[in-house]
Amino acid sequence: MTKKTIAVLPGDGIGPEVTRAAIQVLESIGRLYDHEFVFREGLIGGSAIDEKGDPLPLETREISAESDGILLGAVGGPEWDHLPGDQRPEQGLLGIRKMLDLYANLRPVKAYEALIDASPLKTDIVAGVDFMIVRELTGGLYFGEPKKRETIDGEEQAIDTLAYKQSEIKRIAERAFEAARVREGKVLSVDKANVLESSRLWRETVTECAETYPDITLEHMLVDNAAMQLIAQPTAFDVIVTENTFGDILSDEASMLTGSLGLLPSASLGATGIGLYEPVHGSAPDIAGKNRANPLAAIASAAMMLKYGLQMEEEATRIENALEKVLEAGYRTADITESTQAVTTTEMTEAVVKALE
Ligand SMILES: NC(=O)C1=CN([C@@H]2O[C@H](COP(=O)(O)OP(=O)(O)OC[C@H]3O[C@@H](n4cnc5c(N)ncnc54)[C@H](O)[C@@H]3O)[C@@H](O)[C@H]2O)C=CC1
Ligand SMILES: CC(C)CC(=O)C(=O)O
Ligand SMILES: [Mg+2]
Repeated sequence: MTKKTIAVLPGDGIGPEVTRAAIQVLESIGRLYDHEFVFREGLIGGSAIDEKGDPLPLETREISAESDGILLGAVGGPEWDHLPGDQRPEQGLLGIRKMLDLYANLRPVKAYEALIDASPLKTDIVAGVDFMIVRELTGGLYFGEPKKRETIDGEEQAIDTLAYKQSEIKRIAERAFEAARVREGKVLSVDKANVLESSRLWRETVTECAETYPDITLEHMLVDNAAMQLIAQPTAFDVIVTENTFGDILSDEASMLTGSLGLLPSASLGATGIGLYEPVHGSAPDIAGKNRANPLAAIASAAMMLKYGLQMEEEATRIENALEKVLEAGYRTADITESTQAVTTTEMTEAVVKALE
């Protein structure tokens, strides 16, 4: 029997609902493969602010640092919107990414065949969509200093900074080239090098790094064009590597190629060996507490934990196959159907568990 300790940080809004679904699926995998998963729960985000006055309490940091992998739901919501920027729920998430140096955020975008008509785009455009966004996660615009407000000439101004060291660009580029090696061998680096100095360094560094990967084809594209090309010809992409904010925005856009933001998983990896696995979506306050959230992104994130973090590839594939099976069988949460017959979060989860067995 293999024993693994998993830190569970449900967070806010639909976070707890979809995390519960992922745990149910992992428990089922545990039974099927004789693994013991020990789940240790921690507070993060708004709920942590409410209970501990801190979006990333010490206990959560300890539970996470002692784990074999972290499963996270989502953070944030209107209850905490009035707080200043450095005390908001989102700081808990940025904080844990930084604490564990989780600089590589892998966001696979794959259209399920059964959902080809769930995308608002024409089916011949989205059929066969299968690419990976490799988003830099601990630098760029979300982390650069200074980040502050100040009063200049009696007027308030706010500053965010987009800064990258060459070493930060190099290590994310290497992740992208490695990812491309086990895919179609194509990397597209997305930047705004016509305007941003940080993007010019990004482009130079990625180009230099490519010399070590002669088997991989590298192309560059400006981010505004990339946003358009994702819709125009999404099957042309293989691996996209990009800055933190660009990757954040492009991945939400890309989710609609698959039909819903509720379908996209992610893995955040660094040098420590402890990965963090979370859906791409946020806390969805508009549907929180209604048993309406699509749990598939969270369940697919648990599968990514098995694959990338716990070396349980067969088990991960079993989950991925179960997801395809339930969609082929017609199960649809409200975000992927116009019918009034949508299933609930719990019904979808039970269907996945059944499909596993
Ligand atoms: N990783 C995280 O924890 C993230 C947190 N946030 C936070 O979440 C809060 C809400 O942000 P929004 O901009 O509304 O983005 P969001 O991703 O929470 O929701 C955007 C839209 O997608 C829908 N949606 C999201 N996940 C879904 C799911 N699993 N099933 C069905 N529908 C789903 C929502 O109902 C909403 O209409 C904010 O406080 C924001 O800061 C936003 C993005 C990521
Ligand atoms: C706190 C935000 C950066 C979360 C988010 O939108 C994301 O990581 O996708
Ligand atoms: Mg986002």
